[in-house]
Amino acid sequence: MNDSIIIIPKVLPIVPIRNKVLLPGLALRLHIGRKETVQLMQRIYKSADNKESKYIIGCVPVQPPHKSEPKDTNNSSNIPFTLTRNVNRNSTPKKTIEETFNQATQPSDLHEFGCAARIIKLERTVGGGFIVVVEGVVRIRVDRYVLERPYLEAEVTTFPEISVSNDDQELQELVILLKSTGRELLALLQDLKLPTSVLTQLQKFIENASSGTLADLLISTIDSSYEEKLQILDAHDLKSRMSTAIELLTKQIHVLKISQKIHSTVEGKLSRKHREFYLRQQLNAIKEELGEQNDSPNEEDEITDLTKRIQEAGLSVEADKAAQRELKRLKRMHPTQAEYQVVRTYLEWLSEIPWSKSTTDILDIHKARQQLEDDHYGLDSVKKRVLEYLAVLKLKEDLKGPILCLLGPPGVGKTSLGKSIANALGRKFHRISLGGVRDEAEIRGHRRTYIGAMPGLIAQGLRRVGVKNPVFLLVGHLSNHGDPSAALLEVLDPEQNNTFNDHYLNVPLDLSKVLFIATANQVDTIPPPLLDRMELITVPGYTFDEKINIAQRHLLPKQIINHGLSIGDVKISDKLLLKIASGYTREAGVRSLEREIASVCRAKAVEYADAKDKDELYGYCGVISEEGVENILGVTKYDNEVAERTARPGVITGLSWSASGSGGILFIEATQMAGKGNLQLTGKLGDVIKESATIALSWVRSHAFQLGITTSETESTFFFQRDVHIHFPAGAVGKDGPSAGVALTTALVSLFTHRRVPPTTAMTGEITLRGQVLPVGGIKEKVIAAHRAGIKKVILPTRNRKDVEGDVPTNVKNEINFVYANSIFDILQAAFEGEKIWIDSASVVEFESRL
Ligand SMILES: Nc1ncnc2c1ncn2[C@@H]1O[C@H](COP(=O)(O)OP(=O)(O)OP(=O)(O)O)[C@@H](O)[C@H]1O
Repeated sequence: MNDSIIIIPKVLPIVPIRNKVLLPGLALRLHIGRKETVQLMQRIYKSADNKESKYIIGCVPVQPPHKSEPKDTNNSSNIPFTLTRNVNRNSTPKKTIEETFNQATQPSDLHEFGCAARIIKLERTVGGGFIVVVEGVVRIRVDRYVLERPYLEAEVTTFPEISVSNDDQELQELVILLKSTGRELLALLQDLKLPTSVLTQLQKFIENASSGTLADLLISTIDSSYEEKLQILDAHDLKSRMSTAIELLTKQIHVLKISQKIHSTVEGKLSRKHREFYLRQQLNAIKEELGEQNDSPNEEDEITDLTKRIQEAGLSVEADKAAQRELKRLKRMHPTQAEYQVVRTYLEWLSEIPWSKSTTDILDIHKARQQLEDDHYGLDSVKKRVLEYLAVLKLKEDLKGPILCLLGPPGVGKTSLGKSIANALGRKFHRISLGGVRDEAEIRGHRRTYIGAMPGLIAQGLRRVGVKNPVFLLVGHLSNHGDPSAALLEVLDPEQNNTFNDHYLNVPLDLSKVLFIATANQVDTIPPPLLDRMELITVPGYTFDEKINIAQRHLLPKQIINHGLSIGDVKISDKLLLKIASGYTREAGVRSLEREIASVCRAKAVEYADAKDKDELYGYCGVISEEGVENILGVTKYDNEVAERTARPGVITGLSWSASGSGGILFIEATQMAGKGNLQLTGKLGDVIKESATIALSWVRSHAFQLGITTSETESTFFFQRDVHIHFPAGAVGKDGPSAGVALTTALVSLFTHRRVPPTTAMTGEITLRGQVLPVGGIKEKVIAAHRAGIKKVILPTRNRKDVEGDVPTNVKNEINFVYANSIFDILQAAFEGEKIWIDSASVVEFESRL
């Protein structure tokens, strides 16, 4: 059992169960066949990504039939073993479900109490249903059904187990009585010669389990009726549960004693064959209760079923050949042979790959535009580029073209853009994460000769979506390491991906109808040959203004609905959203912002539910106050970095940018000490940035006299008697590129001349040895990041003016003072607030000529 804390939501999807009762701590295997519950399971299956255990459902028994109706005597009890009776395998619960396949369960058919359960296993069955293994977590009472279609959902109250207090004499006595009754039952079972492992397990439970759980467990162990089990389920009060359990156990012990007596007289007469039959029946029952039953009792049925599925799957010629060959082999094998399962799994895979199924494309540019607009705020240039791409797709009617690659920092909406594109085209969407893929086999599958071989991510994705023309979003590091990129090259190359070879399937797969979209955080992690086949669309980071709009229009409504509230139940003003975005998040995208908004909604959901419980909804107010934000989210995590700083000689605010489009500010610190003229650089720097530092120092040294650092042009002692150390904080993050040149030079001038540059002034630009300032990239992202950090003045190379005028959002432009520079002297003048700290002398020319 999983010991981690499981949070039970207030509203749970409800799965009606017939003739069975699930109790906390116990497992139950359910065959899901009814339409509405199948829909629920499909939703869980689709979104689960093999993490079913996160899903909590409410298992509520169907009311027992009216007393006059015949009682189902073949119901199986739920756990962990059925000890005292023969289970008739021919009347499996499946039958019960199938009988009621088309008949929707009404809330009025259901019992009041049930059990919240964790899904621990979820499998599809051949007939389109599911087999689900659930583990009971806590008793629940259904207070109100909030949804009836497509499946039931209800508001529930939970009854967690409480520990027995030492002061409660009556309860203490009940515990002792329950345990001793349990031991008596155990002793009887020992006489029945049950497997020792089962008995030891039961003994452990009797000694260690908490009293409430023990009562549940013992009742599920004995041959109690459906009504009796319901009685135990309803007994959320510990005392009444234990009394009922003791009563039922005593009755069972009595029955056992009598049947043992009969058994011992009959046993001598049982033939070996009968005895084996009897034991096998018991073994099957135990396995079924443990959810370990293999549902393949009849291999003939299975082969017929597989043959049918293969016929229906419309296999390609090669795949069909392989399937027929393997089917022949399968027929010759015995199901107990290990190879049998391998071949069967292979054939299942072949039958589930969508060889011929596809969705019809909707190539309506107007609709696509609408979809993109509805789903995303801003991102105008990205939307425009995507629409152009779709228009070409429509006109050319094939996908042979460059693969779109959305490039940008985390949380800027790349994945959700991919989803919108799929929606607009009417295609299915599947996300394939390439993070951590190190091996070609993960993409291409393992050859079947390996034990546990599986198809690769591409074939798995196709099976999951069930059509041959989905949108596949390839996310993450398109690793440069050896083979995976070679396999990806084949996947993404329209010229050869119609015969993609998955090693496991070992027949050519046609990927030419799949629309691949890649997303990446950094361009430099994409191997050049892959990059060559891609068309990069940069999704930049957002300004605060854009974030507030995104939050107000998309994130907040989404989170309100996700938390079971209605629009209007939570209201956050723009001012507070700005506070949340700037005080609690530091990111180019909006993912953390969405998380913080979710926290606010969660807190309001509790408040709302509380008010509702107390019938005081009139007093509930959805408007969040500034104080409310602090109460919910705590004190602000980030303060304005720049405002905190005081100006110091040698410290300059620079602007950084990563190829992913996330900009940022960084503080360059320079200091000097007695030494021998060495330059030391720290902060995980690349070669280019180190060279920039050397250039900066050389330029300062060569202009030392002019800048007033040395007293004469020829003085050489100044620099030879001191060491200079330059550090780029955030030492763990690698930095490179030439764009810190001007900031480095200014830092050194500031250090040697003891002049300060205000921390609200930031700069970027490359310098040459002659002091010229050259343009750099990423201006838009840098400026937006500077604005986010509270920078007031940005000094840039003159040749970057067009970037500011063309790309930077107007509100940012209005709030920042831009100064453009041609030479380092222009930079210094702007940095030192217009003060000209150097002397214009002919010697400059003379000095330069000597260089
Ligand atoms: N412009 C936007 N308009 C509306 N919602 C947005 C916008 N940008 C991002 N979002 C929302 O922000 C969340 C995170 O976006 P998404 O998961 O698409 O990020 P991503 O760029 O794919 O991140 P990663 O690189 O980490 O995968 C989603 O809920 C998305 O809907």
